[in-house]
Amino acid sequence: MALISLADVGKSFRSREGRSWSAVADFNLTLEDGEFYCLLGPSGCGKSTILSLLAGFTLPSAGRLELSGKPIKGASRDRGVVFQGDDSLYPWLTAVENVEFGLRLRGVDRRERRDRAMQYLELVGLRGQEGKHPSELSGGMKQRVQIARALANEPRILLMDEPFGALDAQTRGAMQVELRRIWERMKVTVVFITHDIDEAIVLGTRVGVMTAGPGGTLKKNLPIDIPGERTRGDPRYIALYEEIHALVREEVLRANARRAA
Ligand SMILES: Nc1ncnc2c1ncn2[C@@H]1O[C@H](COP(=O)(O)OP(=O)(O)OP(=O)(O)O)[C@@H](O)[C@H]1O
Repeated sequence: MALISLADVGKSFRSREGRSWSAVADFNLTLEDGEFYCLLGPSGCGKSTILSLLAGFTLPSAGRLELSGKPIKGASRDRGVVFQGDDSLYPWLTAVENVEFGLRLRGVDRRERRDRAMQYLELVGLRGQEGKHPSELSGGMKQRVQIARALANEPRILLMDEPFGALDAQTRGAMQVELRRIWERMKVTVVFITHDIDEAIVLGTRVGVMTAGPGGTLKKNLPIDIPGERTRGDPRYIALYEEIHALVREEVLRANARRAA
């Protein structure tokens, strides 16, 4: 059985004037345990909406959305979410207190939650920084705290919405290597939204490209069948890059044409 299955999933919103607005339509996808699935598409096509549906923050207006064969009815600890930027960290808590937060809510005792939080901070390379507040950490460090916090709840699925979008190129590259390493070690399933084709090919086991919105849907899935570390000069990398670039470009042009019409 698939870990996640979306069958003809649609999500519409209602505008203030009462008009219905389709964010995602007829979206079909199955994800197996252990995949690293990257979702690409033009701005506004509905990528974040898909992530939000998977997180259970919002419910579909049409179709079926299931986790291990059961409908997703709300948020749950089996799905950890990492957003772009650092807005979701509590500024008054230290790094380790931020990571512990979910464990504290669940009543995990003080000692165990500190041990577990430290273990995940170590995993993301932040040992020694645990006593710092978010304002004392760099952008990359704050993203690491977010990842550690999500992992501390031991989710089956990590949902990531452009988590490295705000980072400089060098930090971003380092974070990608780190995330791949964590994914290999933790055997967690990842759904990763990005605008960056390179990032998708370097990280993913499969890449999905969406059509332009409104009512974006899945246009094509491409397996990234490159074992080991992926180098940009590899002919397989180049061929995939060109194929995905052409698919995305077609949709960006379509989106621009719709906007101009
Ligand atoms: N809560 C909401 N209420 C009304 N409309 C919404 C809501 N959330 C998203 N939308 C609309 O749904 C469409 C898809 O938005 P979404 O954020 O999922 O796209 P995206 O592909 O993630 O965009 P970007 O790449 O720019 O972040 C957009 O037109 C957006 O305005």
